[in-house]
Amino acid sequence: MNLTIALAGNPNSGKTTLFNSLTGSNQFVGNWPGVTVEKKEGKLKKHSDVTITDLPGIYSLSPYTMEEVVARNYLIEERPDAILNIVDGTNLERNLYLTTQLCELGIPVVVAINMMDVVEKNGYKINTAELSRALGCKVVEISALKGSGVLDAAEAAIKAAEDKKPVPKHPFDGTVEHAIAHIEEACVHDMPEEQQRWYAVKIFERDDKVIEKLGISEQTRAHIEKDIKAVEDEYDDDAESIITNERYVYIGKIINGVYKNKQKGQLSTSDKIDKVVTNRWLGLPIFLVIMFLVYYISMVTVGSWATDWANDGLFGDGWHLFGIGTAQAEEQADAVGVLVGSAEASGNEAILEALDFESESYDPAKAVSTVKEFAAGVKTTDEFTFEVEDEETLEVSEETVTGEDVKSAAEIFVKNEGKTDDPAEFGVWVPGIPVLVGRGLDALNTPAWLSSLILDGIIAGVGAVLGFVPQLLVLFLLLAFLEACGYMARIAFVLDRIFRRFGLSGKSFIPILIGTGCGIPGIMASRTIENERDRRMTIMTTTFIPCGAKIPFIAMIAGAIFGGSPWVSTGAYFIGMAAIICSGIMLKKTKPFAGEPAPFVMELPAYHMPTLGNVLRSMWERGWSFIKKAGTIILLSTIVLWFLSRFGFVDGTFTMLGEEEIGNSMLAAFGNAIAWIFAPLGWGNWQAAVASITGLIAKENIVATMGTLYGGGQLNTWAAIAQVFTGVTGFSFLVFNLLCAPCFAAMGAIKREMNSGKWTAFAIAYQCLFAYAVALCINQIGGAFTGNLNVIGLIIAILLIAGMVFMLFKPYKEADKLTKKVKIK
Ligand SMILES: Nc1nc2c(ncn2[C@@H]2O[C@H](COP(=O)(O)OP(=O)(O)OP(=O)(O)O)[C@@H](O)[C@H]2O)c(=O)[nH]1
Ligand SMILES: [Mg+2]
Repeated sequence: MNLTIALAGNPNSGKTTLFNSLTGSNQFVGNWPGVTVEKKEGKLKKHSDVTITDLPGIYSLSPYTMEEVVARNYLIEERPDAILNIVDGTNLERNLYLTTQLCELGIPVVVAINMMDVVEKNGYKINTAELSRALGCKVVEISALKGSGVLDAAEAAIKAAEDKKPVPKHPFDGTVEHAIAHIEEACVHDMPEEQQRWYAVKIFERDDKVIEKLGISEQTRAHIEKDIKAVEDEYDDDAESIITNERYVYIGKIINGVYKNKQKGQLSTSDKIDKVVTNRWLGLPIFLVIMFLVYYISMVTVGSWATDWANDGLFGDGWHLFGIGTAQAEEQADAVGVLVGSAEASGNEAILEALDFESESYDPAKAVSTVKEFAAGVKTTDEFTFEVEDEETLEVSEETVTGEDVKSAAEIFVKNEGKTDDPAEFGVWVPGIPVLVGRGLDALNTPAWLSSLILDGIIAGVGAVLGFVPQLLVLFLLLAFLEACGYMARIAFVLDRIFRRFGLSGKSFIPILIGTGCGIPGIMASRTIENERDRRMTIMTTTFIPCGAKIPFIAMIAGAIFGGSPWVSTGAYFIGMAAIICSGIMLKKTKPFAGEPAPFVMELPAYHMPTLGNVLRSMWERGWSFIKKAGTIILLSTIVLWFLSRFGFVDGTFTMLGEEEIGNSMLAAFGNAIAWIFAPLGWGNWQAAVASITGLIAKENIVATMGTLYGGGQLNTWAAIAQVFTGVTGFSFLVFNLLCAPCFAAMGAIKREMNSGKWTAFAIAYQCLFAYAVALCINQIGGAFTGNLNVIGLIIAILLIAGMVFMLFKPYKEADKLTKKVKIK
C-alpha cells in the first residue's frame, strides 16, 4: 500500500534533518528558522511504498508567509495518510500550539519530540506517556541529529496511517464549542466527518481563505456571524484571539503534568553566550571581527590562493606541481621584463631580437651572450623608463629601472641559462585544461571552428566561472558553520537597530556583505529574512554592491580614464552602498513595499556544535548549485556569444571571421542596433553596448569583450577607451554596469529566491532603470559642466533627480503596531 507521511512542525525544529536521515537525501539544514521554503518528497529507506514529505516550518495553520501557505495547503488539500509532527523538545509549549491544530485536521498524527539530546543535557524530563494520553496520539522521543529513535518514529507513523484513526478532539470552552457545533451544522455537514472540525474552527476564526474556498453563501455567513459575535461579546475579544487563548489554556493544562525541569532559574549556556554576543555595545564589534575573519580567510588567504590556482593554473596555462619552480619562474619573468623594457627604452634592437621567445629560431646561448654584452655596456647610473602593462586590468604604468637593476636582471637571466619566461620551463609543470584540450584537438586535426568554439568559447567562459569555485567553497564552509551553530540568527538581531532606520531589515546586511564576494550566495543569503517585503527588497538591491567579478572592469575604467586613481574603485563601494540605502528608502514608500508593518520577530535558536556532515553538506549544496549553473546557463551563453562574435557577413557571404573582422560579426550588428539606447548615457558606441550586454553573462566579460572589440592588443584597448570615453562618460559607463542587472547566474538566483517570474522581472527592471537613471544624470549634468550641454538631456536629468529627492524625503510612517493581535499567556 502506498502511504504518504508529512513532516510538519515549527521552523527550525529539525524536520529536514529527520527527512534526510529517513530518506537518505541531502536537503539543506540550517540553524535558523525558515530554511525550507518548498515541500520536498523522498522515499523512506527500505520502504519504497512510503513517501515522506518535508514541509516548510509553520507556527500555526493560519498562514502569514509564502512558505506557510505551501505547508497548510499541502496538509488540507492533499491530505497525507499521516502527519509526523516534529516538536522541538526544548520549546515544548510553543511547539504544542501547532500540534493542537494538526490534531484537528482529521489526519492521524504521531508526535515526535526532537532534540532529546539537548533536552537531556539540560536536565529536563518529558513524560511522554502522560503527553500521549493527554493528546490522544502516539508520542515518541527522537534526536534527528544523532539518529536515535528516528526509525521508531517512522514505524509509528506508518502504523498510524494504516490504522486511519484520527486524533480524538480536545474540547474548547462550552460557549465556543456551542458556536462551533452550529457552524459545523450550517456550513460543513456534507464534508467527511473527520474533516468538519478543522474547517468549523477556521470559519469561526473568520479565515477568509477557507470561507472563500468553501463558497459559503452570504445568508449562511450572516447566520453564523451571529453565533460568532455572541461568543466575542461574551469574551470581549475577537474570535481568532479567543481560539488562540483556548489553545494555550489547554496546552498550559497538559504541560504541567509532563515537563520536569531540574534546575530552575539557571541561565543556559546559550543565554550566557548571548549576553555577550548580542550585547548593546559588544555585539557590533564582535560581528565585525567575525565577518572580517570570514572574509579575510575566504577572499584573501585560503580562498584567493585556491582561486588563483583554479583560474591561472587549472583553467589557465598550467601550474607548478607543489609550487616547485614558481619562484624561479617569476624571477626569470621579472628579469626578462626589465631587460626587454630597458632595451626598448634605449632602442637596442639586438636585445629585442635575441629575446624574441616567439621566434622559431630562439637560441638560449645567443640570448645569454647578447644579454651579457648588453649588461656590460650599461652604466650603473643609467636610467631606463618604459611602459608596463598589468595583464588583468590592462593597466599601463611607467616604470623606471637603473643600470644596476639591468645588471642584476642580466645575472639572473644568465644563471637561468637563457630559459624563456615560460613557467613551463621551470620545476614540474602541469599544463592547464585549455592547454591539454588544445593539444588534444590539434592531435585529432579538429577543424578550426570547432577548436575555437571549444577553447575560446566553452572552456574560456565556463572555466572563468568554475575558477571561482574554490573561493566560494571556502566562503560557504565558513558561513555554513556560522549558520549551523546559530550565530547568523544573532547578527540580524544586532544589526536590526541600525538597518531599521533606512527601511531594511537587520537581516539584509548578511546578503550585502556576502555579495561583495559574489552576488549569488548574497542573494541566497536573503533567505534568512522571513519578512516578505524586506526579503524582496534585499534580493533586489544586494547586487548593487561591487562583487568580485565587477572589480576588473572597475579597475580598467579607473586605469584607462582616471589615471588609476584608487578613489574610483573605493568609490564604487560607496556608490553601491548608497544605491542600496537610497533604494531601500524609496522602495518602501511605494505600494508593493509599503504593506504590513514588519515587526522584528526572530527566534534565537540555541547554539550548538554543528556536525561536520551538516556543514559539509550545506557547503556542497550551495557550491554544487553554482557549478551546475556553469554547466548550463553559462555554457549555453558562451556558445551563443562565441557564435555571434565569430561569424558574420563579409562582402555578402556569411563566413567565419578572422580576429580583425569582428566589426562584421553579428554581434557588432546587434551592438549597433541597440547602441542608441545608451546614447543618452554618453557611450552609444556598439562596442560599449555589446560589452554591457556580455557583462550580463558574467561581469568579467566586460573587460574581455572590450579587449577583443577594440582591436586586439591590450595597449590599444586602453588607448581606445581613453579616446572613446571622456571622464564623464567613462564614469557613467562604470556606474551603469555596476548597478544594472547582475549576471545571468545572479538573475537566476533572484528568480529562485523570489519564486515568482513577475517579481524577478520587476527586480531586474528596477535595477536597470535605476542604473540608467543614475548614469544619465551623471552624463547630462557632468556634460553640462564640461561643455557638452544638451538642454533636453539636462532637463530630464534634473527631473529625475527631483523625483528621487522627492521619494527620499517624502514623509513615511511605518506603522508601529502589529495588525494581528497575539495573546500569549
Ligand atoms: N542538538 C540537536 N540539534 C538538532 C536536532 N535535530 C535538528 N537539529 C538542528 O536544528 C537545526 C534545524 O534543523 P532543520 O532540520 O533545518 O530544521 P527544519 O525544521 O527543517 O527547519 P525549517 O526548514 O526552517 O522549518 C539544525 O541546525 C540541526 O542541525 C537534534 O536532534 N538535536
Ligand atoms: Mg527544513
